Amino acid sequence: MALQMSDSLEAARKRFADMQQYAEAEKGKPRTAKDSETLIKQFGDEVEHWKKEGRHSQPEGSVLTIVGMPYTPCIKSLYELEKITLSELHTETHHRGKMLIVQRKSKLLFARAMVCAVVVDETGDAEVLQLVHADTALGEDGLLRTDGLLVIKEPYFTFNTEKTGIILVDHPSDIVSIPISHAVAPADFLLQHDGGLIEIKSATEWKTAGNKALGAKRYVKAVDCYTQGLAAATPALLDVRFDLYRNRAQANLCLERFDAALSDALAAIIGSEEAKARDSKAYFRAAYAAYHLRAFVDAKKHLERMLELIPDDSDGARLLERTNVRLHEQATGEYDFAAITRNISEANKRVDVADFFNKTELKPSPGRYRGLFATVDINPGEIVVCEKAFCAVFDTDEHFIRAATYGARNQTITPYPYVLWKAAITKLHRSPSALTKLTTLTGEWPGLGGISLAIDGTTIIDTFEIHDIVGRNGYASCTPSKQQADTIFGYCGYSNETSGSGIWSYASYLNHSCVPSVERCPVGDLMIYRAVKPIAKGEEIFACYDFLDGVENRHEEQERVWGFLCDCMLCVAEVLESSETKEKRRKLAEAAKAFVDDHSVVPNSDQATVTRAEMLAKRIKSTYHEKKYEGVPRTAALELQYWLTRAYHHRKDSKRCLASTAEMFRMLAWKTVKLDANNVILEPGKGSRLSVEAVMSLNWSRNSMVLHGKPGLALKLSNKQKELYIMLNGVANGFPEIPVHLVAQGG
Ligand SMILES: C[S@@+](CC[C@H](N)C(=O)[O-])C[C@H]1O[C@@H](n2cnc3c(N)ncnc32)[C@H](O)[C@@H]1O
Repeated sequence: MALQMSDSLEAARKRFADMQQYAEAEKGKPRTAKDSETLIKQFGDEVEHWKKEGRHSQPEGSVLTIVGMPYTPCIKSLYELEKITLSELHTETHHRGKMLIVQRKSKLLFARAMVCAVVVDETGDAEVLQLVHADTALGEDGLLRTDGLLVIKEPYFTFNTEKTGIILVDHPSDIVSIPISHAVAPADFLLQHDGGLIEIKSATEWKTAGNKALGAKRYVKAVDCYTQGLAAATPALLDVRFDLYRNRAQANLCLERFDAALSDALAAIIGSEEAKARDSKAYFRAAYAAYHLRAFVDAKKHLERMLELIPDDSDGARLLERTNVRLHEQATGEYDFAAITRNISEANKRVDVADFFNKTELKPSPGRYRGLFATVDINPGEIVVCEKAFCAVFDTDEHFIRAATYGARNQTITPYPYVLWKAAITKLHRSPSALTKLTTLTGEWPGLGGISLAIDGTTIIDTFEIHDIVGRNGYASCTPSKQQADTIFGYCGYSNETSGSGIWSYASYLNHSCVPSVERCPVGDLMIYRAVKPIAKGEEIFACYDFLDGVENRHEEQERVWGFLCDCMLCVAEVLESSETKEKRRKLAEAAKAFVDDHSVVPNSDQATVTRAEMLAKRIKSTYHEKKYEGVPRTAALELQYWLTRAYHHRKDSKRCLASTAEMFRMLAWKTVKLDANNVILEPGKGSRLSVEAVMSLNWSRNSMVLHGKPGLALKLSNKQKELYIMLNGVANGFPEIPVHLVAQGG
């Protein structure tokens, strides 16, 4: 049954159950024929209505998109499928081994999550077609084209929310465009088309038509013309063939079909002295496609060939310069973060950078399938992995829809917006060479089991497989607004005002630990992972997927979202504790939270209030058994301790303020904690964590020292704070530097 929008989990569940019941009752019944004229008219009115209401462009609130029961895409070619007509369809049925050949007869309805149209078969019978993952950027002209035919492979006939029949296409590879003269096309279409006359064009005429379409930015049509030109060109028409390939490369670049653009550009290389100018164009197009496929070594090679032919080409020189920067980033992990963050805007949060993976390798991780391991010793603060998203979506994107998906099969919500799934599918459909980057990741629905299969010139994409992979491997990426970016912890603050998410396919191999060795921070669609403790060569690297207080809460979430239970040092320590102790601590932690909430205005706190907080912190601390919690965090009083740090600062008690900061690092299981007039030493431990509160606590201590005329110590604290700040915030932006005159005194 079709994807639906609904309001909440309960509503989604009810709606799905109702649809399922209806589906059971209707399953296998012959389709009810529709009057095509009436259907086309009604549908046209609906399109107008949606346009007028602006419903196609309105962002959704927090609704859910129901993902129906998964099924596999068709893996048969057009020549293996049996033709059927609309009258042979049965309700709630996947017509395996069959295909429908139809033509679009209406305008497109861009209905938020999907695209619909009326199609007719060769008998004139009509039905509504619904595409779940259409590349909507192609628009009315480029999508479900009306100048050819559409083959719907193994059609799934189901119904929509109004319980009227529709042909639903979930997998983008289940729909293929063919020309009207194709060998499998029913003759009736040909006869209806200008009385059976097909205009025969020469290769050169097709080229001219393609160039005209390209000039008019009708890129899909241009690709089609060049393709027909290539089919019409005899081997003797060598020059025309080269032109067709070179021009089709350009049209494919404009459609962001980089795989196709690259192979076209390479096929266009002539290699003779007279063809220098034309070949330089082809090399440039090949380089541009390779750059966008992130094959920077290849891009450089093509650009060098190009510049050998035309040495003063400024476009080539500029792209080579950019490519060299990417190669440097890729090899060294050195990035110009100041420039990167400067270039991020509300309208464009996608950055132009290479990935850095050189310090890590993918290896089997016993009990966890695979994981990332260090190939060199890594120091705290160093970049471990830096990766641009495979794809990312931001709420500032033009067609962003906040709706998450609800999987009917496992009755759970995927905490990522529907549009992230759609973005992944669109990217794969445009450049399928990236498919295995995703399909080798962990997901529930097996799909084609990680293999890449191309049939009828289209790479098979199992949309349900990609859905599950997105669900397991997606991350939030709340790049802040321009103003927030330069405020303290602007990048890792996860403000509610901005939201986004993405898939970082290499970093997805990082397994989870509640006491991680790296922390991640998104900068636009770039994810920076920095070490928060020393990582020895050969050691597995762990990130924290999410951290909730209490092992039960964490395990419940881990099992639900990722299907595992963490057994890190902290989880083991907590699991082994008696339920009475845990219950006692939970109650005290609740009291601590209530205290902090009630005393949010810290500067007003009198001595009695501070004493109450100290007593409560002490009681919480006493619930942790020294031995059992050796080397692992005791976080229940963390917020309260942070409150105390601030209270001491406001009460001008710099000594206690510093001692409280030290206590916070001890609570987080830092191995060496020495904060005094002579020492600022903080060394992480195997089981330690780092938190924003601890870094902020250093800030209060530092400010206290400034107020109390100890600029030397203030500066040392500030330097340490900055190191830790960058570990969490990824970049130095927003770090509150100590005023210059104090630095001078401190130095
Ligand atoms: C984002 S993937 C990490 C890469 C994964 N190990 C792989 O080989 O594809 C998340 C999945 O890894 C596994 N995983 C991650 N951390 C784990 C842990 N601490 N213990 C057991 N399994 C874990 C779970 O199967 C989880 O669904």
